[in-house]
Amino acid sequence: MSEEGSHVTLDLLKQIMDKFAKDRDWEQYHSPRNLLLAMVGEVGELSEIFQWKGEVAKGLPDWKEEEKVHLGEELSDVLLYLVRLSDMCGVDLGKAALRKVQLNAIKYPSKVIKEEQEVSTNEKDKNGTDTEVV
Ligand SMILES: Nc1ccn([C@H]2C[C@H](O)[C@@H](COP(=O)(O)OP(=O)(O)OP(=O)(O)O)O2)c(=O)n1
Repeated sequence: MSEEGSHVTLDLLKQIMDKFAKDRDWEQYHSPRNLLLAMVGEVGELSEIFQWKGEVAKGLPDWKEEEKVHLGEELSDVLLYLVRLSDMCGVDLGKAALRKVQLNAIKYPSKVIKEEQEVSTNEKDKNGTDTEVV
């Protein structure tokens, strides 16, 4: 099992969480509802790190190393519970996320795509394709 961050997949995390629960006989507690509540609790812990800080610069240049380590822990707790929750709901999270990304792109077209569509519409208008009267 690779421990390198850049090689971590959702599937690997899913397997690790499955083994973690099995080894402790905690599968009985990992119901969808319990996992959702646990995840929301961890989102609360994550929020506490940012609470009262005011706006924070990207990359967190002013944060101490230990604060960043703590942040990584809370982000991980949220991710791990999300992965486990998805698994216990029978949802393929990677597949669902890729589909959602595609839906987002259709709902919110990029500037480049909008410009291309405008050019294409103008071309059609010039050629009379869309304005043809029968
Ligand atoms: N029933 C449980 C309990 C814990 N975990 C795992 C998933 C999380 O990554 C982490 C959460 O552990 P804690 O509940 O101890 O939460 P924290 O690590 O945030 O500790 P604390 O709340 O004391 O800061 O452990 C789990 O899978 N199932």
